[in-house]
Amino acid sequence: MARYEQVQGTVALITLTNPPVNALSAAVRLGITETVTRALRDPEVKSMVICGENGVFCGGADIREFAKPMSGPPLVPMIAAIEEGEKPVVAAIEGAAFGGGLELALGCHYRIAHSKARVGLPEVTLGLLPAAGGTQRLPRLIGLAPALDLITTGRHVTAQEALKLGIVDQVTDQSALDLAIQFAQQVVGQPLLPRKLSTRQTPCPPDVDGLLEETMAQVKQRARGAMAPIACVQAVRAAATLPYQAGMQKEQELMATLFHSSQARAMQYCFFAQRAVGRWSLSSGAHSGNSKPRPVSKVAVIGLGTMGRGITVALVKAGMSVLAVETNKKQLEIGKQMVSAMLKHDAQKRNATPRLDLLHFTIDLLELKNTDLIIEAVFEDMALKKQVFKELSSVCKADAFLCTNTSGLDVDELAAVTKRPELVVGMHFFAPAHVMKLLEVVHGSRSSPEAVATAMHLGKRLGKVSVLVGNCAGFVGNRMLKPYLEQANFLLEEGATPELVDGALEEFGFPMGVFKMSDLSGLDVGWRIRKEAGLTGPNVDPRDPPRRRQGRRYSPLPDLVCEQGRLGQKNGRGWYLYDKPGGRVATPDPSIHKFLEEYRIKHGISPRQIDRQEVVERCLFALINEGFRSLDDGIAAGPEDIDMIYVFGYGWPRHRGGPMFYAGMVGLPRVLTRLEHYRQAHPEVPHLEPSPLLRRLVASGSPPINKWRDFLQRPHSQL
Ligand SMILES: C/C=C(\C)C(=O)SCCNC(=O)CCNC(=O)[C@H](O)C(C)(C)COP(=O)(O)OP(=O)(O)OC[C@H]1O[C@@H](n2cnc3c(N)ncnc32)[C@H](O)[C@@H]1OP(=O)(O)O
Repeated sequence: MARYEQVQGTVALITLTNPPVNALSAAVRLGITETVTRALRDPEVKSMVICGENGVFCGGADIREFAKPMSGPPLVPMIAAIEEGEKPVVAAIEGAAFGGGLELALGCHYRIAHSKARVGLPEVTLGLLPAAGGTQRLPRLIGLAPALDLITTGRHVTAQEALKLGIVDQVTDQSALDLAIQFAQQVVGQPLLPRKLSTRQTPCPPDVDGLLEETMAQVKQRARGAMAPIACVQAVRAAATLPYQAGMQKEQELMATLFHSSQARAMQYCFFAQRAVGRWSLSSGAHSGNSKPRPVSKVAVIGLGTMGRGITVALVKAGMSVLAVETNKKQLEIGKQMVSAMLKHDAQKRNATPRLDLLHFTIDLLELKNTDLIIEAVFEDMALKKQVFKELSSVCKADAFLCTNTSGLDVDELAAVTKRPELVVGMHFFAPAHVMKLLEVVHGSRSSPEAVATAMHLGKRLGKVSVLVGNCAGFVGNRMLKPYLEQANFLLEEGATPELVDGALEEFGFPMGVFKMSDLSGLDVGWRIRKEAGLTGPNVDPRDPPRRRQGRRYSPLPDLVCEQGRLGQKNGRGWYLYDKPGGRVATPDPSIHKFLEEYRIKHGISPRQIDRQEVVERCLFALINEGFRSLDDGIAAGPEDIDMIYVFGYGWPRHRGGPMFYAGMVGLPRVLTRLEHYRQAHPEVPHLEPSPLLRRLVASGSPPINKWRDFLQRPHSQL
C-alpha cells in the first residue's frame, strides 16, 4: 500500500496508495516502513519524497481500525525511523494532511504544500490526541501558543496559514510533488540535525505556566465534559516542560486513558454517522446513488424574518444568487438592511469582501418566474403558508421546486394546494440559519426523488449536515423535543427550579439548559405554537382542568410566565432575569421562585426534593423514547439520523454521541427500567410509556446500534 519508485536518478518517491484518503491502515504503515528502509539502505538514493495518491497526502490513521486489535507496525517508531534517518525526506502535501498524516509529515525534514492543501491535527474531534508525536513535534516547530490552539480545537488550517505558522516550508500553485522532488535534490548534503523536530526546544513565551493555566481554563469551559481537549493541553504542556522522550512517554500515557473511552467511541461514531446520513434512501427504491439533483442557480427566499434572513445569508455565503421577497416596502427595507449588515459582519471576520452583488430584493412575486428553487420562510401559520404556496404555484415556472422552512407543519397539506406536489419538500433550517449546521430535509408523501436529491444537495452546498426525515408534526428534532420540554415543566411543578434543571442538563454537556434555551428563543414563540395547537388561548376546551389538555397531563407554567409579559432575553425577563433587554447574563429570579411556590399551593402540589439524576433521566429518556417511536414509525431512517440531528441542531454533546448512541451506552435495559419506573410514578404522562421498539430491542438481548434497523416495524415507511 505504498508504491516505491526511483526518480531523477537519486530520489526515492514513496506514494501512499489507500484511496480515498490514503488512511494509515496496517498495510500502509507496513508499506511505508519497508520502502523507507529500502531507500535508506540503497546507496544510489540520496533523498526521499513522500506523497499520497489521487491528490490527497493522507487523512490520518485508519479510524475503522481503532475498534479492532492492533496489527502492523505502530506509527511512532515508523515516523521516528524517517526522522532519524540520515537522508533528507520531503513531504509533498496535496489535498489533506490530517492527524497521523500531518504527524508523518512532521517526521519528514521538509514540507512542501499545494496552495489548496489543508493540514491539521483533528484527533481531539475523535476523542483522542495526536499520539504519533504530534503533541511533541508541532509545539517544537511552531511554538507553544499556536500548537495549543491547533491541537485543542483540531481545526483545519489552509496552506497559506500553515506557511505563516511555519508548519510548511513552501507553498506552490503548481505541482507540490514536482517541487518536492526538485527540493529533495537541492537539500542533499545540507545539515539534517536542525530539521529533526525532536531535537528542538519548544519556543515558549516568558510566562509558560500562565499561558498553560489560561488555556486549560478556556478549554475546560469549552469542553463541556469532554476529556480529550484537556488531555491535549496536558500533552502539549509536556512538550514545553519535558525533554522529548519524556514528552512522548506522557503523550502515550494520556492516549491510553482516551483510546478505549466511551467518549472516543461516541465521537468516532459521530464521524461515520455524519457521512452516513448523506446516503439517503426511500422506500420506493430511490436513493442518493440513483437520484440526481437538478442544478439550481437562482434561489428565492420568501419572508425576511429571523429565519429568512439567516437562510439568505447562508445562500449568499455559498456563492448563490438570491432573490429575497417581502410583502411590503417597509419590511423589505428592514430585511435588506439586516441581511446586508450580517453579510458585511461575516465578511469582516473572514477578511473578505461581502457578496452583496448576489442579492436582489423585491416585493413583486412576479419576479420569481425565472427562479429554480424557492424557500418559503414566512410566519409559522398554516393558513398563511398555504396562501403563499398557492401564489407560488401560479407565478413560478412549472418545474421550480417549492420548499418550506416550516419547523413542524404538515408538508403534505402545503403540497396539496399546489399544482406540483412532487416538487414540494421541507427544508427545515435551524436558527441562526447561517450558523447552525443542521438541515432537516422533509420528504412529503408525494415529494419526488429529484426534489429530495436537490434539497439534500443544496444543503451540502451550504455546508450543512442534511438529514432526510419523514413528514409528521415536528418531524424528528422538534417531535422529540416535545416530551423533553414537557418533562422539564413537570419537574418545575413537582419542586425543581429552572436553575436546577438547567444545571443538570449543562453538566450533562448541553451548552444551555432548557429554560435558558426558551429564554433565548423567546417565550412567546412556544406560546404561539401551543396556541395554534389548541393547548393555550381561546381554543382550549373549557371543560379541561387547568393541568390537563387533550386528555393528558399538561403544565400551563410556560404559558403563565409568558402571559406575565416575560418574553425571555429580548425583554430582559423570562425564566431568569437578565442584566438588560437583549442581555445574555442570566441570574436566578426570586420572583419566579415565588411564582412557582404560589402555583404549587394553588394546585395542591407538595414540592419534593429533585436531584440531578432524575432531571437527566426524566428529560433525556423521554426524548430518547420518542426517538425510538420515530424510528419505528419510519420518520427517521436510522439511529444515526436522529443522533446527527441532535448533535448538529440541538447542542447534544458530541462526546455522548447523540441520544440514540447514548441510550446504547447507558444500556437499553436500564433506559427501559427507568422509563417503566417513571411511567408508574406518573401514569398520566403517555410519553413515559416505553416504546414498543425499545421493548423489542431489550427482549432481543439489546443488539448494538448498527443492528437496530433489523428490528424496525416499518423501516422507511414514511421516507
Ligand atoms: C491516534 C490517531 C491518529 C494518529 C489519527 O490520525 S486519527 C485520524 C485523524 N484524521 C482525521 O480525523 C481526518 C478524517 N477525515 C477527514 O476529515 C476527511 O475525510 C478528509 C478531510 C480527509 C476528506 O474529506 P472529504 O473529501 O470530504 O471525504 P470524506 O470525509 O467524505 O471521506 C471519504 C471517505 O473516507 C473515509 N475516511 C476519511 N478519513 C478516514 C480515516 N482517517 N480513516 C478511515 N476512513 C476515513 C470517510 O469515512 C469516507 O468514507 P465513507 O464513510 O463515505 O464510507
